Amino acid sequence: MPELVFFSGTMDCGKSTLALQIQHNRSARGLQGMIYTRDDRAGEGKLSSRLGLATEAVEVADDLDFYDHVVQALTAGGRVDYVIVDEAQFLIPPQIDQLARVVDDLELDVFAFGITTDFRSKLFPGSQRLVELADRVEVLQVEALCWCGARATHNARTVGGEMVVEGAQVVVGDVNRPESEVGYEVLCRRHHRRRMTAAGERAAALSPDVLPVD
Ligand SMILES: Nc1ncnc2c1ncn2[C@@H]1O[C@H](COP(=O)(O)OP(=O)(O)O)[C@@H](O)[C@H]1O
Ligand SMILES: Cc1cn([C@H]2C[C@H](O)[C@@H](COP(=O)(O)O)O2)c(=O)[nH]c1=O
Repeated sequence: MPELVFFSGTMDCGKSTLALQIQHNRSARGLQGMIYTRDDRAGEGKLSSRLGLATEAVEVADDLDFYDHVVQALTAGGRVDYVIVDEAQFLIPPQIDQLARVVDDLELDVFAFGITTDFRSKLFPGSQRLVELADRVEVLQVEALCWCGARATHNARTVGGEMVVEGAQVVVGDVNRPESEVGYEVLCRRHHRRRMTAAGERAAALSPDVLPVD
């Protein structure tokens, strides 16, 4: 039975790597997939992983209708055995409905990869719709870790190493950027709630004790 599967997790937990592995394993068996992404850090029309692998992909904009796009590929004589969509959090909700239609009406597996929540721990609209419609939501096995060693469950946006909570929902960026740049850091809920980043923790550890110690 074909499925709409949402592979979800924090930033930097291996979603794009898994997307590339699924694509590799299926193409090694002669299957052909349609690969889509939106606003990958590596640039337009790329699906890239931090492990250094990348593949060509169709760059999605708001006006792309997934169902029509796959039907067009099939009617032009192309072969489509499955669909992969990376950075699915950036899709608009109607596009998730289109993906569900690809599964139900065209009987193709659709594998969507994305982060669930933004830097304010609010659902992205695309991810919300995926949680609503997916046959399965899979949390990735490799856990990204907070600086304290706990499992990272939340994404923080950082400016100068400090966590910020104001700003646009979408700002393409990466983890492990120099502190001077806008970047991201994955945190456990406890430290996301307290807005405690690795840089904040280092600064606190270095600050002199307030009370004199004999
Ligand atoms: N130099 C490295 N050596 C081994 N693994 C790495 C290295 N750099 C990144 N990774 C792995 O790649 C993962 C990030 O993969 P990626 O697919 O880009 O993540 P996502 O798409 O979820 O943001 C990291 O969690 C880590 O496991
Ligand atoms: C938390 C958060 C992230 N983003 C952006 C930053 C990256 O470009 C992508 C996530 O990519 P990854 O492959 O999962 O690392 O999303 C954003 O725009 N807004 C946010 O709040």
